[in-house]
Amino acid sequence: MWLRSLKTLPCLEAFTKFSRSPWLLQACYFSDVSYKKTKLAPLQERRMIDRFRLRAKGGDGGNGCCSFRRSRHDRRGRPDGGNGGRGGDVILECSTAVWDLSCLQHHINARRGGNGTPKNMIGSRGADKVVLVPVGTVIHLVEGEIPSSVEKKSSGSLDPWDIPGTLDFDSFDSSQQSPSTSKIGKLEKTDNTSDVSAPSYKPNVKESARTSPVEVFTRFSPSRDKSRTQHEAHDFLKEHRCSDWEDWDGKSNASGSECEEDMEHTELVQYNVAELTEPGQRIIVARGGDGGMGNVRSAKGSKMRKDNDFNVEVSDDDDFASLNIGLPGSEVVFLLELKSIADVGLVGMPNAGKSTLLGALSRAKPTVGHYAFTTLRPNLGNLIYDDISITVADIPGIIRGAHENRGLGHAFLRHIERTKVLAYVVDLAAAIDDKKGIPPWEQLKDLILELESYCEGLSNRPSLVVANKIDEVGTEEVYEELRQRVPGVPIFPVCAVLEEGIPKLKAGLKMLVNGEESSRLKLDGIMTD
Ligand SMILES: Nc1nc2c(ncn2[C@@H]2O[C@H](COP(=O)(O)OP(=O)(O)OP(=O)(O)O)[C@@H](O)[C@H]2O)c(=O)[nH]1
Repeated sequence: MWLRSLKTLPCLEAFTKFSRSPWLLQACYFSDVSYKKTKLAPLQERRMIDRFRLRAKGGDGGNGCCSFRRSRHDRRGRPDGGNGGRGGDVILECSTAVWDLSCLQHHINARRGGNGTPKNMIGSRGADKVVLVPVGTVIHLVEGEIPSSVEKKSSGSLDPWDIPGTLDFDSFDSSQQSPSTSKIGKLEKTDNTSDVSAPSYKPNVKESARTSPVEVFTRFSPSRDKSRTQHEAHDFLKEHRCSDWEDWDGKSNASGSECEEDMEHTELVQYNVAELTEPGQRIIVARGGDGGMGNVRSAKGSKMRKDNDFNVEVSDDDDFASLNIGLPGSEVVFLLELKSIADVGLVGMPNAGKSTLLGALSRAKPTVGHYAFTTLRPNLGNLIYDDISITVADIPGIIRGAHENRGLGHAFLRHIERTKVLAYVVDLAAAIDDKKGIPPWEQLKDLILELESYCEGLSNRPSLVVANKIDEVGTEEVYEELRQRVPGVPIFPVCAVLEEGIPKLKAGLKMLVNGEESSRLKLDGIMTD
């Protein structure tokens, strides 16, 4: 009302008449509306989400229809209710279009199948929900059934008219849980991993045809699973919730009761259920439920059942009701973890010049700063040398005691777990003159110790040493001493800022990646005081 009265004011009327921008008018009427355009933070400054908890639910099956087709000649009518459609699946697809897990939602539900209709028409199949995840995503299972396989993306679209008429009538029991529901529920902590690889649920013929794995990557590594004790699982979850896993259940500050609830999961986490390492790979994480049967089929089904099981008295109504309702889709809870895949991992202390080096080796433009811990998330760069492409990962700096959560901790080391080659970047100028830094050979020792405390054997891979900041005064002598103290491993003196020594370093990296050279830096190969 008051707006109308305002409009009648002569000045506003004139304004309305001559103004051509509607938002200006709105701003005039509703002055509290903000029209400031928000700017997205640059990619480098955005925090990388590399762990994520996700609950997925397959779509429920549609209900079967109960209908009778009556005619002049058939007063009682014939059943002609169609089956309900199958619910959609939740599918994770590996893609290069996403680089971390920040675009995911914590709850993902596939669409429900359509209900059956008269004239024996089946309901439509529920739409699948395809979620894109980055290359290098590892799936850890918290609750639900383990997805059976990872498959390559099929070129053909899924069958939209998946008829749920493949229920096994002979073995069907109304008290029995549906195939889909039997998959729901908490997994028992099991030592027998073969149980995991052979789920009790046998998909029907259509499903198995559709999901037949082209390339199975599902990894059940018993050694690793066993080595992860309950204590480790506890730490894992605690770390996720309390430190950098803000997105655990979508809340940064979990309340006490929630914490307790989450702790229940600690016994149930199964690690490395599957890995998505190639673009186009897909895995069905939650299956849609089968549709209920229309009265055409259920009449047939109940008759068959009565013939087989004549001692049990079941009323037609009860029987039909149980068959008619669509089955619920399966539900699973996953932890997704991203492990970047790179050929070379740059490892070094803060301020050693890793980001500068990555910029010199590739076209990447990571943030460089003269203070420690400039790099807060792993950066990837692509090095092209002699027509071969090498991916280089720069991870945040690691300090002595990182395994005790000092600095940024060592959780980032997961990003170099899969690298073929390690390049240890040391700062030659850290301890010269009156600087109180760590000498390069000590830096190497600390780095190896931290790598090993994160994961045993992580440092045991082809490696070289990059002696950075050779341009600084007095570093020549330090470099000579480094060569004597660390024999048997190629050391490349470089000045990352001026890009000096970079071509030789590129050649060295290429030889290691190609397997032409296989020197490894070991703790006993470093002579310290
Ligand atoms: N003199 C000299 N300074 C360098 C060289 N390379 C890097 N720097 C400087 O060292 C500082 C740290 O460089 P960064 O590339 O950010 O080091 P970083 O290892 O990525 O550091 P974090 O992000 O903390 O892990 C910056 O001020 C660089 O300018 C070099 O070759 N010579």
